[in-house]
Amino acid sequence: MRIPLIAGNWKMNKSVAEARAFVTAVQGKLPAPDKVETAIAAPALFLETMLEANVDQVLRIAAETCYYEDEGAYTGEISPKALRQIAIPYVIVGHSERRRYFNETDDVINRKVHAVFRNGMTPIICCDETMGRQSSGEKIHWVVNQVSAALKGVPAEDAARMVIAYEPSWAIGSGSRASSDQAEEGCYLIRQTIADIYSDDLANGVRILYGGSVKPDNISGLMARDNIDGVLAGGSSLPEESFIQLANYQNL
Ligand SMILES: O=C[C@H](O)COP(=O)(O)O
Repeated sequence: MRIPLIAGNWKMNKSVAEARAFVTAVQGKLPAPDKVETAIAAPALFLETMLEANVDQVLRIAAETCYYEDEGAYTGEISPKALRQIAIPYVIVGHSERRRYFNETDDVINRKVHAVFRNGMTPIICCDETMGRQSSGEKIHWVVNQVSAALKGVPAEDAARMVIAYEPSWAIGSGSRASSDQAEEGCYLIRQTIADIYSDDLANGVRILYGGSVKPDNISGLMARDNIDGVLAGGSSLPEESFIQLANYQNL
């Protein structure tokens, strides 16, 4: 059984004080993690404060990115080893904003995936699809290529615990989300790609999220689909009331 994962990605928003207040406010208001798992990926600067405030430990505190080396002369980078030392369970890898603004290539993303696994954490691997590619009908190959490249050399025992997020970049922050049919099609395609690389059994156990303008008023239709196991929400994960609603989507 795939436990749903409702994840937020704060990007470069909030202050340390606001991050602490958010975690304090959601205590006791999120579902039990064996029913619906919840996570917030936040800037590295906030993580220890959030971990301290997370008294009931229901919310998973995640990182938005990390580097692919564990340590060394890499000024400004975030060490996956240091994330592991503070017990961060999930790291987002390959978000479309990292690809676009920080020139992360498929090769860099693949190295980061290996680094996250090497340090015992779970990557949330994002794959993308642009509006241009969507209208020219190229999206299928694009998503397949990104997933395949990210997983190069990843053994099945690691791949079995990964999370993948399907995030068409035309739907991110635009207010125009993919329809539940489009989101299901993308997530289905990713599952087939994982099955081709590994096996049907492995693919059936992997959680695949949809991201792009997910809100409390559209999450139910997405979560009803067979291949969508959760969401990666940006803007609507920032206010605590909205994140609590997303997390409790089964009661909306
Ligand atoms: O990682 C999250 C995605 O970029 C979605 O962001 P959004 O919900 O603000 O569209």
